[in-house]
Amino acid sequence: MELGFVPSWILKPGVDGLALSKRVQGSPVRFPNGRVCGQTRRVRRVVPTAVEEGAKTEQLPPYTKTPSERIRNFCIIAHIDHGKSTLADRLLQETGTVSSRDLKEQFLDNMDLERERGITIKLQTARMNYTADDGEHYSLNLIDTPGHVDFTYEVSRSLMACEGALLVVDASQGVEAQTLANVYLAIEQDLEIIPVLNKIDLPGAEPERVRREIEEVIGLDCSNAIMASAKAGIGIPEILESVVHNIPAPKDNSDKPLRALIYDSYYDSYRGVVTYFRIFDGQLHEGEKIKLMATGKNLDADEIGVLAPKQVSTGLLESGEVGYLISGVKSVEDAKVGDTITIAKNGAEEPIPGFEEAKPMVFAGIFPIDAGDYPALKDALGKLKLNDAALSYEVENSAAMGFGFRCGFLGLLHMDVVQERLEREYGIDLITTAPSVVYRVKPVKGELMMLDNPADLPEATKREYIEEPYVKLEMITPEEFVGPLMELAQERRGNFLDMRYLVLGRTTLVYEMPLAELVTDFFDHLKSRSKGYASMEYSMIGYRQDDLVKLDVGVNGETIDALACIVHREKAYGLGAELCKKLKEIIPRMQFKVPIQASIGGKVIASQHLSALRKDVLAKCYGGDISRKKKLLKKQAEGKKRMKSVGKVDVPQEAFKAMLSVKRD
Ligand SMILES: Nc1nc2c(ncn2[C@@H]2O[C@H](COP(=O)(O)OP(=O)(O)OP(=O)(O)O)[C@@H](O)[C@H]2O)c(=O)[nH]1
Repeated sequence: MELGFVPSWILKPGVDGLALSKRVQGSPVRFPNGRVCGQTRRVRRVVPTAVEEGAKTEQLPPYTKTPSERIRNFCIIAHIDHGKSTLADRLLQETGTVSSRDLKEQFLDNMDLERERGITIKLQTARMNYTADDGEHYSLNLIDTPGHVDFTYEVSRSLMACEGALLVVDASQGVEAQTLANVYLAIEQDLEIIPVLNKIDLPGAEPERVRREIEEVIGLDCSNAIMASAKAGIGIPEILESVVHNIPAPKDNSDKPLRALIYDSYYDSYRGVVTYFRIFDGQLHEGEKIKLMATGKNLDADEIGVLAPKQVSTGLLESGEVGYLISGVKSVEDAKVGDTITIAKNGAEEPIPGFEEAKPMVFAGIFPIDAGDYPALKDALGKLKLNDAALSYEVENSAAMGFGFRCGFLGLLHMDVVQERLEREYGIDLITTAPSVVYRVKPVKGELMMLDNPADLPEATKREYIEEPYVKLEMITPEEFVGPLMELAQERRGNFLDMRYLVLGRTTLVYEMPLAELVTDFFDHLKSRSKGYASMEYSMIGYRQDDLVKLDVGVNGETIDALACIVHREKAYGLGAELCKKLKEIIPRMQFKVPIQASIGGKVIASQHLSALRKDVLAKCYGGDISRKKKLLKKQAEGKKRMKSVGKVDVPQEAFKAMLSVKRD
């Protein structure tokens, strides 16, 4: 074994992970920590930070494969909690990409909110250098995919950037709804799928049965499935070898004009928008003039490089590679996921197919509690939008609530995240109205219109019909909860489509259902009626006409437009009565009598009364304990903080969400 030293001229300090500033001729070298670097045609390699000047190296045999033959682009598909992040960490550790010391708990999920909620929202990519058993040195790009139904489009774009996927299934749980949805997306993209049965260290693991289940349900050959435990470090080398041998290398299309797919982008306040992309054809040089084909924007490729996993500039990226680009874009809206990057002059003629604008599915009004916070809210939404192309907002002027914004979200999780960030990061107290889907309404005069705010629905005499969005819903549940879940689906106007038995005593139920019934509290009910064991997934299937009406709510004689909702006529009476009852519990009593009424087209269908009360919070505080009095007054003030004054009545935030929690059967 020949030993050499790292010459000082190949090290360029100043970036995390030192980049080679000159090309290294001849064979690759291995550093004492196992990492390999060396010349590969024109692409510069990266030396890890741990390597110091003068460190001893081992001379390796020359490469026999071309650069693109040594690339593997893959992702991990898994249901929530089946161990995707733990496995990703293990792979990073095993390949020495991130040292155990640096390996913060779950490197790939690094947004605060994600960590708290234990879900992946933003994508991350990590490049790993790996010397396989065949002696070749590979670049393995692990592209993370978001794990929630709200982000299906992002999932499909990141899958498109890959040639293969690890399908991670918890061997003690089996296939779940989300596993199915994402694996079908991967099959559609023609990805090579490697089944990994995770958590085999658990006493309840039944890898053989789960293997059969994957074969039967998904139709995937599992004879080579890898038995693994991401937690205990079992099967990790086998996974890496399988990635190298089973996932195809990207096609070498270096001779064609540049086409690169943007699969993720985020806003950095210092460097502007950073886009992550995968090159399908041609190559991209730093400094080149480029064009985004969907938006038609011309830009300069100011900096390009690899994600190792921190960004390391390389000056050039070629066909098959994955990397990042900084190009002076100020908002992610100008560098959308799914767009194609090409060269500004004589670039590709056809973009990579499949680009879609992110379409908000769920809308809600967001109003500042204090009207004076309106400019701050506008500013905060603008800032969030820089980093979130899917978020839409426009000014809404509500008679009851004053000025605020009508915001569009991909789904309920997306809505919660935005609301929480506005409150937490920007310190604005908000009232959010109940979420609504987008209806299609045909007015008597005029064209079909899209309607995302129930308050804007034309009167019954001025409209011909209303159509609402429908989804196909797939639930997977242990058999004992089939009854309660079928009941739940029926209550929510679901039409039964199919039922299949899986292994481990589980069943899959398929329904079609109005999206409006799902975006309320369906998921919470699914979880509570199945003791947390059921999972669900849905996809849009189109619009259907139904007998829908607007339910108006009035408090103290004033109609509160922000409480209006569109519901099925048959359910309107029951819902109206429940809603009034609920609002009676939520709205604090005033010094006068307050009527609460629900109506359809001006006809009252349910009502309740709040009796008058003079609320003296200090009444029970006899004696002269001043600190106790202060405490009670403070508590009362805090209670008031999240209320909106409508006429003479204070309406608390919960009232606007009351529709979500009323009994809907
Ligand atoms: N016993 C055991 N536990 C594991 C294994 N892999 C992961 N876990 C645990 O399972 C839980 C979920 O793992 P994660 O890696 O966060 O799951 P995930 O799929 O990334 O979840 P999302 O980010 O929500 O999609 C954690 O508590 C892990 O410690 C394993 O092989 N064996």
